[in-house]
Amino acid sequence: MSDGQGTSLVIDCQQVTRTYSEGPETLTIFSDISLQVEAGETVAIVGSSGAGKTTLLNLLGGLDRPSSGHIRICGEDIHKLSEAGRARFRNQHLGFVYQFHHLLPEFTALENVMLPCALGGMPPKQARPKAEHLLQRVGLGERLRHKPGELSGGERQRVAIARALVNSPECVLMDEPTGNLDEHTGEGIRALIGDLRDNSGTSFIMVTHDMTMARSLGRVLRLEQGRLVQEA
Ligand SMILES: Nc1ncnc2c1ncn2[C@@H]1O[C@H](COP(=O)(O)OP(=O)(O)OP(=O)(O)O)[C@@H](O)[C@H]1O
Repeated sequence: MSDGQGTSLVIDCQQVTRTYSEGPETLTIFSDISLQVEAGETVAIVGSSGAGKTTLLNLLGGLDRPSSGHIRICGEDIHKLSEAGRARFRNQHLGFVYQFHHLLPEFTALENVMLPCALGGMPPKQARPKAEHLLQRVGLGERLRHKPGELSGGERQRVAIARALVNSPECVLMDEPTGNLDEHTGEGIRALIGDLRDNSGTSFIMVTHDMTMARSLGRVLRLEQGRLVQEA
C-alpha cells in the first residue's frame, strides 16, 4: 500500500484527538496526535496508567472513532465503511492480541486459531494447515488439541498471537502482550515477537509497560499528558 510518496504506510494517523463527554464537561485524553507506521515496522507505545494508550490502540485498530482527525489503515479510511465492512476489513488486514479478545474456552487451540479464517469465509480444509503451521511456529505443535484451560498463561498468549497472524494481516495490534506473565515466560513472548517481526513482514504496534520489550523491538513512543513523543 503506497501513500503516493514511495513509502508503504500501514497506519497513517493525522492530528487525532479523542475526547469523552462527562455531563457538561469534556475530557480530552489526547489531542492532535499524528503517527505513521510503515510496513514491517514495530512500534511500542508506553506511558503511565491512564495516559490513553489503549484508547489510542483502539483507534489505530478501527475499534473506536476519533473525535477529530483522520486515520487510514492500509490506505483505507475505515470509518467510511459500514459496520459490517469495517469488521470485514479488520478481519482481513489486522490482527489483535487484546486482553479482552479472549480465546474461546470450549474450542481447542487449533479451532481458536482457525476462527478468523472461518469468519473470513475460508473453508476449514484450507484454514487447518495454516493454523497448524502457525501453532508449530509459536512452539505449540504438541498442543493443538488442548483447550485454553489446559494451557499455561504463556501458551495461551502464543495461541492468541497465532490467531492474530492466521489471516496474514499487514498489522498486528497488541495490548500488553507480556502483561500477567512471569519474567521467563515474558522473555519467550518477547523473543517470539522479535522472530515474527524479522520474518513475517507484518507491522506490530504494541502497548506495553515492559520497557525491555519496547526497547528491544523498535521505535518507542511515549504517550504523556495528551502528547505522543518519540523516546530518545
Ligand atoms: N468510555 C470512557 N468514558 C470516559 N472516560 C474513559 C472511557 N474509556 C477510557 N476513559 C478514560 O481515558 C483515560 C485513558 O484510558 P486508557 O485505558 O486508554 O489508558 P491506558 O494508558 O491504556 O491505561 P493503563 O496502562 O492503566 O491500561 C483514562 O483516564 C480513562 O478513565
